[in-house]
Amino acid sequence: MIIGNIEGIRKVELDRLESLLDYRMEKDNIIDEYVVSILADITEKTNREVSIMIDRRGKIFSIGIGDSESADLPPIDSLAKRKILSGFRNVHTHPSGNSTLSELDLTAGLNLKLDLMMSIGVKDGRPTMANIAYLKVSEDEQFRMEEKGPYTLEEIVDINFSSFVGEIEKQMNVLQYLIEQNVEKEKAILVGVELNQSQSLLDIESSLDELEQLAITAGAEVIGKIEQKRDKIDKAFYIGKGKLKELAYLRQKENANLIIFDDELSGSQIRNLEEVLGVKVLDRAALILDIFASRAKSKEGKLQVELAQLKYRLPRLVGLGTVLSRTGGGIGTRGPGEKKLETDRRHIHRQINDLEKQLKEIEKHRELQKNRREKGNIPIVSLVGYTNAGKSTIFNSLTESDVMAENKLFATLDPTTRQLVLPNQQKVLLVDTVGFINKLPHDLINAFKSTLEEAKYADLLLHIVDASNPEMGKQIMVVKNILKELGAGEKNQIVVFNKIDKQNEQLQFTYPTIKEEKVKISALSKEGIEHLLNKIKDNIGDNRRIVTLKIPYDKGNILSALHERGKVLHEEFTNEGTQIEIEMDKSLIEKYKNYSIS
Ligand SMILES: Nc1nc2c(ncn2[C@@H]2O[C@H](COP(=O)(O)OP(=O)(O)OP(=O)(O)O)[C@@H](O)[C@H]2O)c(=O)[nH]1
Ligand SMILES: [Mg+2]
Repeated sequence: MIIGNIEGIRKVELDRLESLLDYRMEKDNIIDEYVVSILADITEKTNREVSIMIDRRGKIFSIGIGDSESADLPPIDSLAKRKILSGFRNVHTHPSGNSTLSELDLTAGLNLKLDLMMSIGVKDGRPTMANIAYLKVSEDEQFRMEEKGPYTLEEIVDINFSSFVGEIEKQMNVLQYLIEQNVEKEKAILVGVELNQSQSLLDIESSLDELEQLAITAGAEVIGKIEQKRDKIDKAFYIGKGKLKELAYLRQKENANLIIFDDELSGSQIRNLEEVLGVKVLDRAALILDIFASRAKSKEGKLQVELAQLKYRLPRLVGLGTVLSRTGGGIGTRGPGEKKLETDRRHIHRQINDLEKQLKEIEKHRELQKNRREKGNIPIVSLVGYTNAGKSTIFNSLTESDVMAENKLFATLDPTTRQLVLPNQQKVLLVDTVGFINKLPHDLINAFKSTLEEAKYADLLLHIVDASNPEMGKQIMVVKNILKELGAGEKNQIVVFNKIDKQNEQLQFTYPTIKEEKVKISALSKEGIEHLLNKIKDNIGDNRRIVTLKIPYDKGNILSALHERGKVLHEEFTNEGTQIEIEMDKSLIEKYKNYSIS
């Protein structure tokens, strides 16, 4: 395949160029005259750069066509596997006739650790001179590109390539150890598309800012953002051709090795993009999964992440792992259990089944705990909210615990429960939970359902909002939508605006209007905490009622269930059955309303 701008090039020329993929040169030659003649000819006819990658066996591995100034570098694989040089050299033409290597050529050679970078000037369909550049270790033990030339083509053909490359590698061996030590951050470019009829809550800039936070949390360095407005997404590449070119250029110029899209990509989009860009392409879902994978601590959390990852991979098998196969490690390849993520469909199905079974077991166990809690009849208060809103900080300050709270997204994955004593001495269980985010991947919601559903069993939700975030109104909507999806949308809720200590003259908060009870606090300065405790007390009380029921004598099981689930205040035996006065949850009262006599 030829990558790049092939528009307007005649088929016969493309065919001739493509035939090079079946051609093999002498392995000791940098280049031979036959290949040069074809490159020069096509360059002349199209007035564009033609660029090829050649491997150590003399085989032409890939071909790219650019414009008159530059060409996207054709992709090469197995880059990550080699430690010293990539094992590929690039030869490209300059339609200007001048063979001097450009800055971009030199940085690309350096960054891709090419065996050699060579440019050939082309004039009137004939090669003029050639320049070469290769890696050299400088005095300060850094790599840089050494440029040589111009040479005539005869001089180039005379060079014995195998011994030439051998020399470079010998020199570099010394530094190999240092390179291995130096684990670099992945350099990422973020890409977002805003559809003209978008349903999305966050606008594109905020969404990309959030994606940046996610990328940083995953350990990447964000070096660029690209956005596009479109009517609909491009089936093959998600973004339009022009944007793709812009992205490829930025990628090459900044030497990014990771592209992250803000929306879910299909398997074939990932494959197409990786093929053109030559680097790893992820989407927001994969990034979030990766963060979850590196955060999961409990057995259940790990199993859930693994399940979500497999479910994400299954429909994308065609796309994942084609170019620069993910053997290189880094973001998007991490998973619990250190297991290499499988690529075989049947095997994945089996693993999914297996994981689901294991998770069911754990869930059953939790179900038991839940029943026991209900028996103890202690009300449950769950902290929910957008990631980084301050849930864990509030949890810690209310219960004097030390759950990890940090300025990272998804710091908490596993729910933690502690007892909390309210000002009226009533005991409740406080649960800290995993945070929500816009565009939370569906596979993740499904895999984490049992964890997320903690909210469903709560008597009261404390919906924590980061009031210092300019997007708080939208974040509230996102949380409400997810709660609804989890079947907890109608729960008794207090909205807690947190971080009010950040409010000052510069930073004024604009609170959205909401119908729920609200409290403003600072978990850091503890302002408003007392007020919050009182609000919890009032709202928990709200949920319980005292009723009088009469249970027929043949319904002994119901009577004992009531004893378990509520607080019996008075019990008396009448002709028709046992009459009890009982304090219990509103939802239960509904259930037993047939026996009610009050
Ligand atoms: N200024 C200020 N910062 C706060 C306050 N509460 C929390 N933070 C900070 O906000 C960041 C996130 O807090 P966490 O408690 O980890 O947030 P979380 O909601 O548990 O986040 P996830 O577990 O990632 O969903 C931390 O850096 C906290 O120190 C507050 O009242 N004021
Ligand atoms: Mg937390």
